[in-house]
Amino acid sequence: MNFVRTIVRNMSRRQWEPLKKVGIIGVPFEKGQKKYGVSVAPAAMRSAGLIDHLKEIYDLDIKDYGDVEIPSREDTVGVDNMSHLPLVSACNKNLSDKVSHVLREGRVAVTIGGDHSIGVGTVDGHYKVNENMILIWVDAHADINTNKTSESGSVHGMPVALLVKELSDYWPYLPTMDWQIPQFSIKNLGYVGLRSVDEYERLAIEKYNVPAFAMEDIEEYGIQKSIQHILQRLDPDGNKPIHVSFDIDSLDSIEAPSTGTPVRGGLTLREAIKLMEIVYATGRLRAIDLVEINPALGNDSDRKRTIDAGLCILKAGLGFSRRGTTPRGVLDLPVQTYHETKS
Ligand SMILES: NC(=[NH2+])NCCC[C@H](N)C(=O)O
Repeated sequence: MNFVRTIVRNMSRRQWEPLKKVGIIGVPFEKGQKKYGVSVAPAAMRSAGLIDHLKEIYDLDIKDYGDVEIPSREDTVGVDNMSHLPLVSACNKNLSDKVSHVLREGRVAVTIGGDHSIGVGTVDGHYKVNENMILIWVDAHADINTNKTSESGSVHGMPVALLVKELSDYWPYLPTMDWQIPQFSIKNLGYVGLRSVDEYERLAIEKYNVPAFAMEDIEEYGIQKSIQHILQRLDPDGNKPIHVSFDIDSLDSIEAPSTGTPVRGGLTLREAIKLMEIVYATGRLRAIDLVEINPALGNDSDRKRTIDAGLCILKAGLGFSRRGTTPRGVLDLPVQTYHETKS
């Protein structure tokens, strides 16, 4: 019986190939948090040679869609403990349409934020095109607060809670957000890199049994097994489009100091690159967000290191590889694993 099922499954399985076309969207938006500067990131990434860097990837067709229109003033009333909701909402509405458009043109949607509140627009826009998408949230933080649980009132700590249908009852009515209906299921979400999770956020993650690979887990299992486990959990048949929402603060703050809410003890750049390479290799990566780079924070060297890290991550997710250019080691002796040494 199992044999028959495997054959049927293989027959219905679509063959996935990495898309060789990409669309860049800039989102110069920073009202989802309180520090000045994260809105400058799209311009800073472009002037650091974003497009030229991506051109290093063999056969990649790149189209820059420019920046999403950002409303300048708020003329509607907001919501308690949710700073600048009308602005966040208006920006995300435009962004959602843009992401859907880029995906419908057959391109990987690469969105450069902006703070992480823009994840509402990117995921909403992606979901409208691929209802079966899965979402990997790479971040030091879980960003799953509501306005009732948030200690900061900043919407960049709330996008996941806004997106998932399972939490929709925990929100009051949100004026200006009528365009966004939470339809994405929390069952299709996984986390990598967590190390600063608020009390209620942890409750939500545990209640819904979200696969969450915190830094301790990555330390224990390694980045490769961690991401493979999440992909396998969310999509055992390997048949669903993938969205990676990458917050630069998932990296250790030595690797990426220019960010608004840095936390030590994070991913190394090498681990982040490996993660992106693994997701790329599935052939199913359809959207990447790169958020929370704040070029106004730190000195020149901090700024440069953070932007460079962002470029490396995007390139890895879009197929850049030095494989074949460097001599590689070969394991020709048996290696004891960590678990073997423990017992
Ligand atoms: N995307 C981020 N950098 N989020 C930081 C969130 C920090 C904190 N948990 C909050 O809700 O305010």
